[in-house]
Amino acid sequence: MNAKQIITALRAVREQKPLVLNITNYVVMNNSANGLLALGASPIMAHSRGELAELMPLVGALVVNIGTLDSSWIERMELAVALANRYDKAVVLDPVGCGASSLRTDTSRRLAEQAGRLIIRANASEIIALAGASSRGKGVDAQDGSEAALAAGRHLVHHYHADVVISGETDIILGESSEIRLENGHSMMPFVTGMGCTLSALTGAFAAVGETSGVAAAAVLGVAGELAAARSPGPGSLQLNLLDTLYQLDADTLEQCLKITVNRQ
Ligand SMILES: Nc1ncnc2c1ncn2[C@@H]1O[C@H](COP(=O)(O)OP(=O)(O)OP(=O)(O)O)[C@@H](O)[C@H]1O
Ligand SMILES: Cc1ncsc1CCO
Ligand SMILES: [Mg+2]
Repeated sequence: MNAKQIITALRAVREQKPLVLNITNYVVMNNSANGLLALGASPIMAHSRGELAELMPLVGALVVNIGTLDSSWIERMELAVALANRYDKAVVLDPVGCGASSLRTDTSRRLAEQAGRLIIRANASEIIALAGASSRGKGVDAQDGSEAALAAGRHLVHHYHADVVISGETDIILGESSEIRLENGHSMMPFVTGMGCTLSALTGAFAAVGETSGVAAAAVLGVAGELAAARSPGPGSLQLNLLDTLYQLDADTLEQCLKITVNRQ
């Protein structure tokens, strides 16, 4: 994955405007839907047993985010993943707070086991916990750096046959034989709730146009976040400016700002 391929993928999202089905948490539904719209994709938030079977054939990808989990959500998530498998749709799993409670850890592992075409997007502490090691996460917030989650991330790639995005100050994106680092983003971004959830939603939009590595979404959100933060005095305006920046982001700016290192292709 290089800058040109990322730009091509962004163009594909804007042209195709893929429909992305999100089962996500109450905190971020609005941010995630707006993030997808600003990118150029088309969000639908749905979790009713009565409509998932009808919707799944129509969507480009499924995003499952366990942020505000309970038993009825778990049942819908399992149904949605089964349907995604039936229709050969990619599933982006955001295991929010994995490690904070056994409900979150066990559910994340079950969903990851179940999904056929899987991309896992999580912060370092969640990645470490999902892989079975003890992490230092505090609720939904990471306390570990991305490099500390590298071995865990590699384990997830092989165990679940997944692409894995470890997000944070450095985003590390792992595939079967690839390792890519992105140094974009801004230290103000973790002060806005659901930046990672937005990243997972955008990952779904890119997967829907065939970019299933997770790299393009992390690149676009990192660059847009960095540019937006530069003109935001605090997290409130950052949240709004991020949407404007995503909407306006052009190929030249993306290429100029991108800080990507491909360690293994
Ligand atoms: N310290 C940082 N410096 C630069 N960029 C950052 C930093 N922390 C996060 N980011 C940016 O924010 C994005 C979201 O990642 P983060 O790891 O914060 O998600 P998260 O912990 O899952 O968040 P949430 O659970 O609130 O959705 C990253 O891909 C990166 O672009
Ligand atoms: C704060 C919070 N709690 C559950 S989900 C969520 C949004 C960020 O992941
Ligand atoms: Mg998160």
